[in-house]
Amino acid sequence: MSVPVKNYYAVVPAAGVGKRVGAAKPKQYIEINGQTVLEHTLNALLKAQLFSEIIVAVSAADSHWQQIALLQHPQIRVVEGGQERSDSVLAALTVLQAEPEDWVLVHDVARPCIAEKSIHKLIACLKNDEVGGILALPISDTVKQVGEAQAINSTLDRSQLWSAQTPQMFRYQLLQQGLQQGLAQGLVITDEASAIELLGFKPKVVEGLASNIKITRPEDLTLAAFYLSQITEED
Ligand SMILES: Nc1ccn([C@@H]2O[C@H](COP(=O)(O)OP(=O)(O)OP(=O)(O)O)[C@@H](O)[C@H]2O)c(=O)n1
Ligand SMILES: C[C@](O)(CO)[C@H](O)COP(=O)(O)O
Repeated sequence: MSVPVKNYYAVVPAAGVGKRVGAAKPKQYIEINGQTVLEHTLNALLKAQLFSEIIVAVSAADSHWQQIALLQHPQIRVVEGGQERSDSVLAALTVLQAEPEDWVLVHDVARPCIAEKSIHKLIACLKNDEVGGILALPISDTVKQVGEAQAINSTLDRSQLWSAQTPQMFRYQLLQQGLQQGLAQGLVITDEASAIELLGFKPKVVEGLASNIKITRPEDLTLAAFYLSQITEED
């Protein structure tokens, strides 16, 4: 059964500190190829021309966001994020005046190389789904479970393992419910799909691109600069 859709919204958690990149400022405010990471990410979402509104969760602990003119864009609204990524996403959902079945696409600010065609692929694959799903990639490395003293305990069967990316696209009401439930149970929720799984659903995966990296460590900045330089109008 498919459920009618009225709107698509985007939520961009951008309230992290970027500890692992270790730069003087949070990674979303670092410039790559003439724009900040935040601007690259927002421009990619605006280019898709499908969101009624884009909610960006920023940290009140720093003022960098105040220098970003693009945040004044009429389609964009800024909210104060929270302690964890999931708190920031929840804060953004709280200000959204969406219908229960509307779609919300949550996209990390730290993934500026997202291709427009991947956003459209995710939507095309899932728009008739009742729950939603995520962009993801089948794991290509062999995965080890490591214990004390950095000793390998076991090698996992990677044939069923996928690496989760964003955007992650879910129905507004379910996503809010799942995140609230995770919070109430004191769980660490590192992506939206986990929140939906908590409710007993099985979100779908849609194969994304390896170029949709999450800037996590310093070397990812160089890689992101390369991928951003390769993106064309058709992407
Ligand atoms: N309290 C938080 C923590 C993270 N994020 C966002 O969640 C995304 C993924 O998090 P991550 O890559 O871990 O970013 P940071 O938390 O900034 O990085 P680190 O863990 O290295 O500090 C980023 O877009 C980040 O800005 C957020 O909105 N609110
Ligand atoms: C949402 C995510 O990007 C999916 O891979 C990831 O879980 C974010 O994790 P982080 O530790 O907040 O970077």
